[in-house]
This record gives sequence, structure tokens and C-alpha cells, in this order.
Amino acid sequence: MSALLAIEGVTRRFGGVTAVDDVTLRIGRGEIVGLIGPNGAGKTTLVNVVTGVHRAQAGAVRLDGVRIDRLRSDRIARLGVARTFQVVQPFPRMTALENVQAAALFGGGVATLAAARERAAAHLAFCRLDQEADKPAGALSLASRKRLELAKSLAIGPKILFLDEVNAGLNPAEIDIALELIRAIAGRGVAIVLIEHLMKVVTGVCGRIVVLKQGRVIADGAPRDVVANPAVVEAYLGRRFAEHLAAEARQ
Ligand SMILES: Nc1ncnc2c1ncn2[C@@H]1O[C@H](COP(=O)(O)OP(=O)(O)OP(=O)(O)O)[C@@H](O)[C@H]1O
Repeated sequence: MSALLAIEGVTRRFGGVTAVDDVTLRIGRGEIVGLIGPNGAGKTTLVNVVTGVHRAQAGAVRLDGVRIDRLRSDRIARLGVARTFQVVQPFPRMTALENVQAAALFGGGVATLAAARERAAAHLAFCRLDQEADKPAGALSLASRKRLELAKSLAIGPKILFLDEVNAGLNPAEIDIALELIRAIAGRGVAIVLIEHLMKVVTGVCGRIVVLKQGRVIADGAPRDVVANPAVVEAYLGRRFAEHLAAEARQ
């Protein structure tokens, strides 16, 4: 079966820095993939190339077999590639419902404002924000704003969703809710790529982990194999932490 998203030999340089270096990666429908690596490894740049923010200087990106790497970012989003940002940026004076309604209208597939509103309400309920629907987005807590970003992403009808540090700044109970949501979204067949520094989160929710270092993929596989991979331990995890994770994985 062909991959939902195929990144094929993608390279992106900035001046003398090769931020993404000949990366090849295939992601299937409904997969939850962790994308990890040290600061500056190229994670955000890779997402920027896939979402059309940056052009690749070599390689190709295909969604459902169709090349998307020469398209504008709004077109790529409408085709089903959604992302959230590390720093959440809703329209602060619009209500949570209006924010999601605007995303639904952008995504297309709704004929009227009323239909967009109805769909937005359903996405808010799914993201456990129905109680906050009529509050200005700027008045929501950080955890709620992060879930609002998820609801907005869902409103464009994504096939694949890139989540950049959705758990940063959340407490353990809030992280549990976010992870439940991520599993539920994947359960609907949406592929998820989780950029995350919290290894407990990555190993807990991801079926597969990809590790970048200096723009290259240095590991790609099941969490228990990746955390035991000496190159990953050296580049990112550190030995004591890796031993701790391996012990947890065995339990
Ligand atoms: N717009 C840009 N202009 C110049 N250099 C850039 C640009 N974007 C990224 N880089 C460089 O590309 C490399 C990869 O950066 P990138 O932000 O993709 O890494 P990252 O893995 O997402 O890091 P972090 O975990 O810190 O977010 C770094 O050396 C960075 O300085």
C-alpha cells in the first residue's frame, strides 16, 4: 500500500547550513509518529517544507501519491496537511467557536456559515471545549488554547496533522487529556506527527519514532528499539536516561 505522506530525499539549506539533509520518510494513515532530535536537528524545517512554508532544494513530497512540494501552503493545508504551532495563536477577541468556524470555512467543504458553525461546535465538543465555546479565545487557559488549536486543525479536515510541542507547559493531568485526544484523532484515520521533547509522552503514545540529527534521519522504528539505539542515546537521550526508558519499556 502506498504511504499517505511520502517525503523523498528532501534537502533544505539556509546559506551554509543544511537544515534538512536528504530525508526520506513514509507515514501511513492513522499512524502516530514521534519526531525527535536535539535542538537545531531540523524538525521544524522538515515540517515547514512539508507544509509549504519553505521550498525543498532537492527531493519531493507526496500526499496520497500527488506531489505537493511545489504548491502554496494554503493549498497544501486544504489538501489535508494541518499543523499546530509551538506558540499558540488564536484570534484572541473571537470566541473559541468563531475561531474554529473560521478554520472550517478556510478548509472548505461547508456550504454555509451555519454549517461551519455546526461543524465547529462538534470539533469543540470532541476537544472537550464545549463549555468554553462562547469565551474569547484570549481568555482561555494555556491547556484550553492548545486544545483549541487541535479543534482548528481538525476543522480543515486533515489527513495528517503535525503537532509541535502541544504538551509544553501543560501539567500531567492536562497532558493525559491531550494524549487521549491525539489517540482519538488517530483513531479517525488521521496520521499524527508529534514533535515533542517529553520522552515519556513520545514513548507512551507513538507507535514509531523518527530521530533527526543535523538534518539526517539517524533512527526510525519502534519506540523500544529507538530508545535503545546507541546513536540515539549519544545524540539525544544520554545513557542514564535511556536506561531508565528501556526499563520502563520492559515493564
Ligand atoms: N529561516 C531560517 N534561516 C536560517 N537558518 C535557519 C532557518 N530555519 C532554521 N534554520 C537553521 O536550520 C537548522 C535546523 O533548525 P530547526 O529549527 O529546523 O531545528 P529543530 O530541530 O526544529 O530545533 P528545535 O528543537 O530547537 O526547535 C538550525 O541550524 C537553524 O539555525
